[in-house]
Amino acid sequence: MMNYSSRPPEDPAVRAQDLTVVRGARTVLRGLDFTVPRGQVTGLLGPSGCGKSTLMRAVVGTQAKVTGALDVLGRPAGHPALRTRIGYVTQAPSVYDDLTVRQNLDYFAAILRPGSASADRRQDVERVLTDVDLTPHADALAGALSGGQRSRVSLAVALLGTPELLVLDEPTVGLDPVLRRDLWRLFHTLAAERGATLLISSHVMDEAERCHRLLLMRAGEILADDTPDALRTRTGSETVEAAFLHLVDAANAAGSTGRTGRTKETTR
Ligand SMILES: Nc1ncnc2c1ncn2[C@@H]1O[C@H](COP(=O)(O)OP(=O)(O)OP(=O)(O)O)[C@@H](O)[C@H]1O
Repeated sequence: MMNYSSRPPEDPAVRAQDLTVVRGARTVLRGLDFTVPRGQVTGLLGPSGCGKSTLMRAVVGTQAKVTGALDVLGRPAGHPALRTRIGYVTQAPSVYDDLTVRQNLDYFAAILRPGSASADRRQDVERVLTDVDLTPHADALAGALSGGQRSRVSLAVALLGTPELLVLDEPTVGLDPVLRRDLWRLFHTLAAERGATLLISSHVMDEAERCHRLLLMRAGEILADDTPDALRTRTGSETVEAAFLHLVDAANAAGSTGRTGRTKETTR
């Protein structure tokens, strides 16, 4: 198992209290309480449809019908002052197919820092190309790239402004194991060397082992908010996947006996 040392939690990057989101006729997130510590990699894991993307959109301030309290980097989520401090990568890569990778990045760098010198922009662009390992494809049209390469261009765009908080929605979907490993190394480098906070969603449980902390979700609720080690120990499980299944069974059993399905515990 991989173990990543935890830095002491200070003021968290994200603090949610009774966070609730209604979409259409459905309550998609139900009264969530959680924090995301600064300078760490927090994994948001759970099955498809459990509400991961909705939670991320609430954090970056693009989700409607959010109630409860949600503070991000010391401000209410969605505050205009947060725009340049947060990098958000959605599941659908947002790049211009008729521009090359470098042209895409230069374009977004110019928007991010209007009036900046072209030499400074070039430096930023080369840095993020290296970060996501796309330098060999820098002059390829984005439309000619594979799905995984296009997602890495989106990630590179998010890295341009050296954001304090990176919110990444399933960034490793469709990537081969080597690229997945390299991206997870990059995520840890961003946290350890640049002090960035990363909130990363995935429904691949083996990625959970790579996180400092985990928010395990199911059906709009948080089942656990803990470290991978603590989760395994607490449930007597070998893997985070087995721990998750244990918690799901416990929640179902509690539900069928009329008790609350919420089994959230935290060691923080
Ligand atoms: N516009 C909408 N109206 C009503 N319900 C919606 C709407 N959009 C999404 N939902 C529901 O909200 C729930 C949460 O969706 P969300 O996309 O946040 O889940 P997710 O965990 O990110 O899923 P995935 O891993 O498949 O991306 C889902 O059950 C979905 O059906």
